[in-house]
This record gives sequence, C-alpha cells and structure tokens, in this order.
Amino acid sequence: MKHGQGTLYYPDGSKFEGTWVKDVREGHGVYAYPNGDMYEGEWLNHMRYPRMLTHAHTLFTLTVKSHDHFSSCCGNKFVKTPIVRRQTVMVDARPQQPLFAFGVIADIQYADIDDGYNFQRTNRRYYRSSIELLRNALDSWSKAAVRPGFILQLGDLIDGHNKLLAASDRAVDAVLKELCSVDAHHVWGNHEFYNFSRDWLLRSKLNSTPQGSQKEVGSNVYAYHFSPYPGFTFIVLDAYDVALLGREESSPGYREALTLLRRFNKNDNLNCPPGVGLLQRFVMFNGGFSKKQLSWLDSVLTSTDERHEKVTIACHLPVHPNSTDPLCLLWNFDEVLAVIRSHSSVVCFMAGHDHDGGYYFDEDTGIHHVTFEGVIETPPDSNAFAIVSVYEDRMELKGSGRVADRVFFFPQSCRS
Ligand SMILES: Nc1ccn([C@@H]2O[C@H](COP(=O)(O)OP(=O)(O)OC[C@H](O)CO)[C@@H](O)[C@H]2O)c(=O)n1
Repeated sequence: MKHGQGTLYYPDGSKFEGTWVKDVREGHGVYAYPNGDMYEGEWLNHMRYPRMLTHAHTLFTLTVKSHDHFSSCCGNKFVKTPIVRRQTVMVDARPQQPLFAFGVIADIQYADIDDGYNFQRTNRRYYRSSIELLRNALDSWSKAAVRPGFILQLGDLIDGHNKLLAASDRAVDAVLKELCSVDAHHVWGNHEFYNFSRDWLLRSKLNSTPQGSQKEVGSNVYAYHFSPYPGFTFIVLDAYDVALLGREESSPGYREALTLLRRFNKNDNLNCPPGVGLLQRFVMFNGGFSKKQLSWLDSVLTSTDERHEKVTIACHLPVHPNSTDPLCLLWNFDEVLAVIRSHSSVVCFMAGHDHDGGYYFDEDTGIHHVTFEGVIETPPDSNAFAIVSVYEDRMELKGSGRVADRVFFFPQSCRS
C-alpha cells in the first residue's frame, strides 16, 4: 500500500511525487504529465484542489492524516519514507469556477433545401435553418462566463440530401466556416458517409485527430483521445468501423458487416428494421466497432483508470438501450458496454443519431448515457445544444432549447 511520501511512475510516462494516504493522492504533491505539463499543489481523494484560499471567511478545513510508510511500489521506483504528520487542507466553500467547459451539438444535418420529414413522417426536418441554429449556439458559447475550450460535434454535420444535389462540398464548407472560430472535435455519423468516402473524410477537416495520435488504432479507423485538462480524457469513437456505409465492398469490414446484418435482417431493404425490440438496430444506417477498436478502447481505459482520470466518450451511435430508441443503437452495444463497465474511469457517454434524444444513468457503473436531441428536427425558434462545465467532482450540463439541464456527479470509483 502506498502511504506517506513517495513517487509513483505511471506506465504512460507521467509521475506523481508527493503524499499518499492508503493508496490515494492526498496532501501536497507534484504531478508531471508526459507532455511536460506539471501541477504542483494540494490533493484530496486523488483530486487536485486548485482553489486554495487565503480569505478565512470562505474556508472550511479538512484534516488529512498521514502516518506509517510505503510498503509496496509500482515497478521498483518507490521511495520508502517513514512519515507521520497531520495536514490541514483549506477548501473554497464559495461557488466554484469550473476547471474548464466544452460545448456539445448533434445532428445538424444542414442542407440548403426546404423543410421535409423523417422517414416515418413523424418529425419535421428543418434543413435550411439548422445552420442558423448552429450560429445561435456558437453565439451563446462565445458569450458564456467560462467559454468552451472545445466543441464536441456528435456527427451528421450535413444531410445526405446534399449528395443527391451534388452540393456536399458546398454544404460542408458552409458549416465548417461557421465552426472555424472554435476547436471542434468531429464525430462521424451515417450522413458523413452518405456524402463522402472514408478516405476523403480521413483527409478532410472533419478529421480532428490531434497530431501525433493519428496511427493509434490503425490508419482506417477514426478514433482518438485527447486531454483538454489534467485528469480528464475525451475519447472519440468510430461507430461505422464495421459497417456497410463508408467501407469498400471488397474490404473485410464491409464483408463482416454484411454477414452480421444478413444474419439478423432478412429484408430486401437493409434500412428497413427487422423484428421488434433490440433487433431493430440491425439496419444499414447503423454500424459497430471492430475487435481492434474495442481492444484499443480497453487499453486507453486501462491507462486512464491507473491515472484516476475522468473519461467522456463521444460517439455518433448510442450504446445503452435505455438511452435511445433501439432503432438507433450501435450493433455490438453489448460488447462496448462490457469494455467500459470493466473500467472505473468512464463517467459519461455522449451520442447523437436519435433526434428525439435520451438519457439513462447506469447505476451499476455510475456512467451517464446522454443522447443529444438533433438540431435537424428542432424548430427555428428553439435550439438543441449544451455547454458542459466541468468541476473536480461533477459536470454540469446546461442545455438550450430541447436539451435538458443535467448534473453528472463523478462516481466514487474514479475518485479513489
Ligand atoms: N424504416 C426506415 C428508416 C429509414 N430508412 C432509410 O434509411 C436511411 C437513413 O434514415 P434517416 O432517417 O435519414 O437517418 P438519420 O440518421 O437522419 O436518422 C436516424 C434516426 O431515424 C433518427 O431518429 C434513409 O435513406 C431512409 O430513407 C428506411 O429505408 N426505412
């Protein structure tokens, strides 16, 4: 057990040098990240306390007791130092400032065409005004007290109708022009593949993979992770890794997808859902993850667990059956749920695709599954976007228009 003063070297190259209480970072310490960033300050329950104050009336105190010494180590790098001390940590009791904030928006599906309807003709689609709603979202984000450091764009940026009108390039340029003032992380949805080939997308501005992590999962899978703030990781997943959309008919991914789809869907039109319940997900406009991507996700989460980070996953397709209409569920949702359930660091799974939105809190794991309402089915006098303010212990999602406000407290498992 790590207890007292010592240094822990993490497998990814980061290190924490400071005080431990029963395997938990508590008291004073320095965390050095592999990229050279460092944080020196107070720690409590594994988390940083950057809001140390000097104004007595705003403080309450927490007493951290340290005693004994280290008796185990990671590798052979621990310094075994006997230590007995009591430390008082002062914590700000005033309303807190978020550590950082980010914006979220889903299914803009812009096209310069008149309004239409979804396939079932139950919901109106506002193709032309969706770009106006994006402008309103950008305006709101730019005026936020803590401006979003980045935007999660959850896929289906432009609508498939553009392809039929030979307007794909024009439409995507128009929307990306609006987004040029922000750092957008783009997720790919089915409408990306109606408009563009996977090769084109990988070479385009819709590939927001940060430099350096390009080849992590393999050149043909669009998945990456980034850390906008120490202790927080975001993972972008490729929901059309195993799919008919965007894969060459001769490719293994296409053949694997066709075999899977044909097993469950006997309809001539593979976009027509088979059966009822969860079987409905086996349609051509959905997709799934390859073993390769799942194993990459597993390895990223092993690393974030070890660092006691909080992870948010962004993906076009929802993966929890209680957070979406089953028609919109990822094909192998059960396999990805098994992976994220086997780790402690995931706090939130954000998706789009189901324009009606959805939400489910998985009590077993403490993971919040949020499916964002689609801009495309949002009337021009409303909107569908969010700003998420991130604190040490929670994320506060402030929704606009059809998106509801929510608070996601981080599960104890990623705090200890
Ligand atoms: N029963 C159905 C449903 C759809 N199709 C065809 O499938 C393609 C994709 O449908 P679409 O509604 O455009 O996909 P979105 O990603 O915009 O929306 C997903 C969810 O439905 C939103 O709630 C399209 O070509 C449809 O015509 C079908 O054949 N049979």
